[in-house]
Amino acid sequence: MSKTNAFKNILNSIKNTSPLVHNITNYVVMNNTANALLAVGASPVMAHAIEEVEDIVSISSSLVINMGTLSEKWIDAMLLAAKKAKTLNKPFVFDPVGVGASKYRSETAQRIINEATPDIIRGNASEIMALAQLTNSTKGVDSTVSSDTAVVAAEKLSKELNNTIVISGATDYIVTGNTIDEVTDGSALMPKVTGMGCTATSIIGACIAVEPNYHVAATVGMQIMGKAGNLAEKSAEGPGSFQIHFLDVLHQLK
Ligand SMILES: Nc1ncnc2c1ncn2[C@@H]1O[C@H](COP(=O)(O)OP(=O)(O)OP(=O)(O)O)[C@@H](O)[C@H]1O
Ligand SMILES: Cc1ncsc1CCO
Ligand SMILES: [Mg+2]
Repeated sequence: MSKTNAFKNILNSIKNTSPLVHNITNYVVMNNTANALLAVGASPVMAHAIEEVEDIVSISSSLVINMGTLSEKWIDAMLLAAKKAKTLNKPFVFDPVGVGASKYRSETAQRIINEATPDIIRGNASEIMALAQLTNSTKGVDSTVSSDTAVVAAEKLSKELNNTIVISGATDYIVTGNTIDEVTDGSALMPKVTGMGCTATSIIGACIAVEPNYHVAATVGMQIMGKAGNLAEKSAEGPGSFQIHFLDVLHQLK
């Protein structure tokens, strides 16, 4: 399948089938993420209660776990959901927000990866380097280094975990073993809006719901983000209006 075909096919499949994407995500971005999933044509559900996560995984087409605002009960729910997804062969995408910034975040990310290996992990350069235990350049949730710096870490991780690693940044890298794809679209306003990375992870969640090839799904997910970012920037006056335009162009993407 050519790259243009993959983009069109995945976008059309999302719009035609409106896959249910289960998100266990952080308080900061819940609303942005749900709106982005709706705009692209998917159907979001945000559910983190331990009492229901297994049921929600069972009816969903994919699972997205984002550890942006952690606490003990949420970690239990994340592990339960991730294991259920593995048991049912549902694709599972992980966003290790701020891994490396605290011992708690690093231990939690390792636990999730050890107990239920994600099919795709998407993080910024600092996060991917911290996960690969190469260096710790994490300040908080934003990266302190450019995405190219983390390609070696992503290759190492991808080979260890036998999955796909996405490094976001001015250039996005999608890494599966020795296969590396790049996406250079996007906007410098994107890192000025909170949760664009979290949105990218959930859009990948929508793509993996309709496309079984992890690498292709992750690449198209980042292409969708990049194209929408390019178009939104044209009519944006700053981060505030960018956010609104981003949802509009996401909805109009063909
Ligand atoms: N300088 C840039 N130019 C173009 N696009 C960018 C730039 N920086 C980030 N992006 C895009 O913004 C999106 C989010 O990536 P980023 O690396 O900022 O995520 P993040 O740090 O995890 O964000 P957050 O934690 O706030 O969700 C990606 O789609 C990425 O391609
Ligand atoms: C700012 C912030 N803090 C925890 S999660 C989050 C959203 C972007 O990752
Ligand atoms: Mg992030």
